[in-house]
Amino acid sequence: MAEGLEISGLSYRYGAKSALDDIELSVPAGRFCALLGPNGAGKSTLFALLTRLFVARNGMIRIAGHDLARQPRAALARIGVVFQQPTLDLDLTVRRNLLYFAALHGLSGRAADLRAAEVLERLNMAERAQEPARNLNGGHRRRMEIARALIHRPAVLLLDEPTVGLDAATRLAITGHVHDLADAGLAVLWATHLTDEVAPGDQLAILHRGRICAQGTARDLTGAGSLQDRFLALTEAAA
Ligand SMILES: Nc1ncnc2c1ncn2[C@@H]1O[C@H](COP(=O)(O)OP(=O)(O)OP(=O)(O)O)[C@@H](O)[C@H]1O
Repeated sequence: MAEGLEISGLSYRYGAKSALDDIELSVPAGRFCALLGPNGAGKSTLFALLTRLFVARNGMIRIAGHDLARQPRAALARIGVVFQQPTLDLDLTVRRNLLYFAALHGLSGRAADLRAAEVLERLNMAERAQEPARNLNGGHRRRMEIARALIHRPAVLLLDEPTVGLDAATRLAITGHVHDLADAGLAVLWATHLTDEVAPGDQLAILHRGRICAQGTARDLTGAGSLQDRFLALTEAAA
């Protein structure tokens, strides 16, 4: 588990309002974990805690074996993040956007160039490297953000509803790319409210009102019916 993500006993409140309650979740290296929750379930709060935008008073987060509270620099160095809102500089080329991020992680010169080319290749984006980001469609912009999140060779990749606003074919392509990254050894945590982005073999955690109300492989949690029915039953019954 040292290379993956471990969360235990994690809780968070906004004043009197509990947003996360005693979260236990482990994503080993090489696994794609879908964090499925309706709006307001607490997904963004969890991501804010994982990226240290907020600091939790209770619970433990370990990233690639590093305790986020005690070794924040080492832990954050091993995490790649794709936020819900795009954060690209549209006036810069794809390559420049990546090199800028590489510099933030201490990579420069030929090493940064090579790494930028490598991650773009991995996302099938190599031929777009010299184009301004503005020229890319929504799907390619997202792929570029995923490539950028890999620039410093993270062990854990977090994606917060990364397919918002994309059409069905593009969503499928992006989920496929990220499953490939998990197969290649990354621990992936993919937050979504869309059940069709979850594959039967994925690890799945269903978050509702700040609690994980079901956890296991998607196949096991779904049972005989559809995941959509199961998800609605779990989240509506408790609503
Ligand atoms: N700054 C805040 N102050 C008070 N309550 C908040 C604040 N931010 C979020 N909340 C509440 O905490 C709960 C969890 O919110 P959060 O944004 O983490 O959910 P989410 O699953 O990411 O939802 P969405 O998919 O809509 O972004 C919600 O009930 C929300 O209203």
